[in-house]
Amino acid sequence: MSIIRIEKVSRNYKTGATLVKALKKVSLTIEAGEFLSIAGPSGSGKTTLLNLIGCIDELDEGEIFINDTAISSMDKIEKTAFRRNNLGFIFQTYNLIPVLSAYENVSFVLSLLDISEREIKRRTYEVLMEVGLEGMEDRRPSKLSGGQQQRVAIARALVKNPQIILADEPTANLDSKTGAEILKLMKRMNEKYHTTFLFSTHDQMIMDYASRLVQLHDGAIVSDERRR
Ligand SMILES: Nc1ncnc2c1ncn2[C@@H]1O[C@H](COP(=O)(O)OP(=O)(O)OP(=O)(O)O)[C@@H](O)[C@H]1O
Repeated sequence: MSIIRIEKVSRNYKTGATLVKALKKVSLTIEAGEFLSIAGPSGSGKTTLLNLIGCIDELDEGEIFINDTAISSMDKIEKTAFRRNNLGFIFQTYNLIPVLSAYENVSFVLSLLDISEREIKRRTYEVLMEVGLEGMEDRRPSKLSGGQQQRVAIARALVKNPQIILADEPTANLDSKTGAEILKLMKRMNEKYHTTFLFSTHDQMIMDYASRLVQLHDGAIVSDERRR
């Protein structure tokens, strides 16, 4: 079953007198459990596409369906609830809260949902262990390496057990060895939980590792290749 269906989506940005066509009638269908990389030169529309799927930007034309629900049919409150319940985000710059510990950065996400304290604790410790951060729960981001911070971010994205994880350049700030470890960790989570992963990336390693590679150029899909 397709989990995301993008139909002829366009997004234009107006800055002063100039109109940038960031996406031009893009169509793409994504199946549940895919490990899909969106590649393309800088400015080709990768982040714009992820932001539209993540309900943090609004499209001008076309429609995006997630689990057959049209995104544009949802109001602001519905979109927030939808993001909270179904989507996980991983960013290039980790976006952790600096004054919170690794444990608190992850458990905070669950505290917004209707879950008991005991269950929050159990799930947070479990996911931190799963990403290899056992014993580092009390450290703040500034006391963790880049790779460890991205592991916290992955734990934060995974802890809700979302259907879809959107990862915008997740390895861009990591050295290649750490990037490879992070990539393998995400692949393992993809296989274990059947979570759909969508990457935007310049990283050749992610492109090589992805089970499907979609290339964007000037706001349009120029190739779509399944690997295995
Ligand atoms: N908020 C915005 N306001 C104006 N123009 C924007 C905005 N966001 C993106 N754009 C423009 O839309 C186009 C696509 O940008 P986008 O960030 O999606 O590209 P990208 O492929 O993710 O690039 P990069 O690899 O550099 O992150 C670019 O020309 C960009 O300048």
